[in-house]
Amino acid sequence: KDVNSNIPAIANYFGTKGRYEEVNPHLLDDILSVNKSILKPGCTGCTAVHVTAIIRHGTRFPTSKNIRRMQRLYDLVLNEAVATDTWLNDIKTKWHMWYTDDMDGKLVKKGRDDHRHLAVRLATLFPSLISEENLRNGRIRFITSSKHRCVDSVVAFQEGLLNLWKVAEVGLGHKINDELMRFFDQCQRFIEGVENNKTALEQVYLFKDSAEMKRVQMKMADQLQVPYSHITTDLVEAAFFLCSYELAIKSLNSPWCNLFDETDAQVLEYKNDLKQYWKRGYGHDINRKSSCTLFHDLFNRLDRAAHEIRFGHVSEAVTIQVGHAETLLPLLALMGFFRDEMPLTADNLDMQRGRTFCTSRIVPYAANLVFVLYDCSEGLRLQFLLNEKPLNFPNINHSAPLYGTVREAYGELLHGCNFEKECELHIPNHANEL
Ligand SMILES: O=P(O)(O)O[C@@H]1[C@@H](OP(=O)(O)O)[C@H](OP(=O)(O)O)[C@H](O)[C@H](OP(=O)(O)O)[C@H]1OP(=O)(O)O
Repeated sequence: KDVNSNIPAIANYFGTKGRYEEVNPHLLDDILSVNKSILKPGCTGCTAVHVTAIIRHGTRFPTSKNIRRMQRLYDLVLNEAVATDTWLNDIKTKWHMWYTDDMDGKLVKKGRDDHRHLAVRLATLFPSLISEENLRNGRIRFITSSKHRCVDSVVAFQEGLLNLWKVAEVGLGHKINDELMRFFDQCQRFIEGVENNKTALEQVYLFKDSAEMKRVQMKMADQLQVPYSHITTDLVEAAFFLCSYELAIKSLNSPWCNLFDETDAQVLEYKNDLKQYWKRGYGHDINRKSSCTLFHDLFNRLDRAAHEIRFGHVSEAVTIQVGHAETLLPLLALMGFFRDEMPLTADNLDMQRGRTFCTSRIVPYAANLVFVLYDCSEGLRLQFLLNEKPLNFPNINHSAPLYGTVREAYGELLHGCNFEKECELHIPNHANEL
């Protein structure tokens, strides 16, 4: 059966609820395929000596907040919608609400597979580092956020490696470290200024009220033949989530997807990007700065490897760190990736159609940032891969620049970016001073 036949036409617009396969469609044909040619740093005599991978957990159930919204939508469709189309009749007669409150963001089977398969692909890309020998010698470290979906992902990643090498007996451990992987929970300035401050997400609320959103709401009400006032933006989003979750969890092209065409999906994608931009991205400075500890942790490890390689042995060959979209996005923003010239605002969807800050491309489930340190004849080099594809560091025109060049580019952050200082509370006058 054609693997693409079950994919809704709007699957590329699901933002943080998107599948990894939409970002790397070749995996639909072969989930273990890797392209080793991306690793050539374009220089002579290079050996990879250290890899750090910062990975989002795999596919998960919706959070209970969104499950409740889906239930409300389902009840409305059952009780009020008039089914003139087959798909709507299918929702009313064949589909049933199978999501329950207790699923609350837990990792699903597909999510475990995401990590098992990623582990195998990374081991194929870096066989000398992600190796059975290094695993046995404790040269591969695993760190995770305390959330069940992250812990379960790290365990699945380890299972992937153990199955690959057909090893049964190695008891693998992991360290839970929320200071590193859930820094946003510990940054008071972020919590008070953004998380608990509705004005910080003003652009998201304004967009919910925009003409673009209204059009999607009215179209949905027309399709269901219910009064316009009954279709809130929350319910529109619930339907969009249903379409995305049925694909991500069950690989289904759900009847719920019929409620949206590509233009609608672009509107809802922008709504999600606005949330991510103002809560985790460039919208407020503290979003990025809250990741200072993770940034320093990464460079400390690279520095240590750079130092040790002079004596011929890197003690920590590989570090696998598992966290959330809100772990990866602030770090990417701190490091200057995906910065658009103009901020994302409620009134500039049209201008932002070509934006680089597009979470459907950046942080699907199992999204990963991989930093590879190479020992080359002309010195140490660092390559960055996002979702297994090379990405140049901002303003550095080389796919694997000298490590010293990268350190220089981030000099200001390396000498500053102090979590305690950035995150201590002082009440700003305006949200945009955050
Ligand atoms: O799915 P949602 O809208 O409930 O948002 C999730 C958050 O729930 P909340 O909004 O705080 O109730 C959720 O927060 P909690 O872990 O429940 O505190 C996560 O931040 C989640 O990100 P990820 O999937 O773990 O990478 C968030 O998902 P994304 O915004 O990354 O899709």
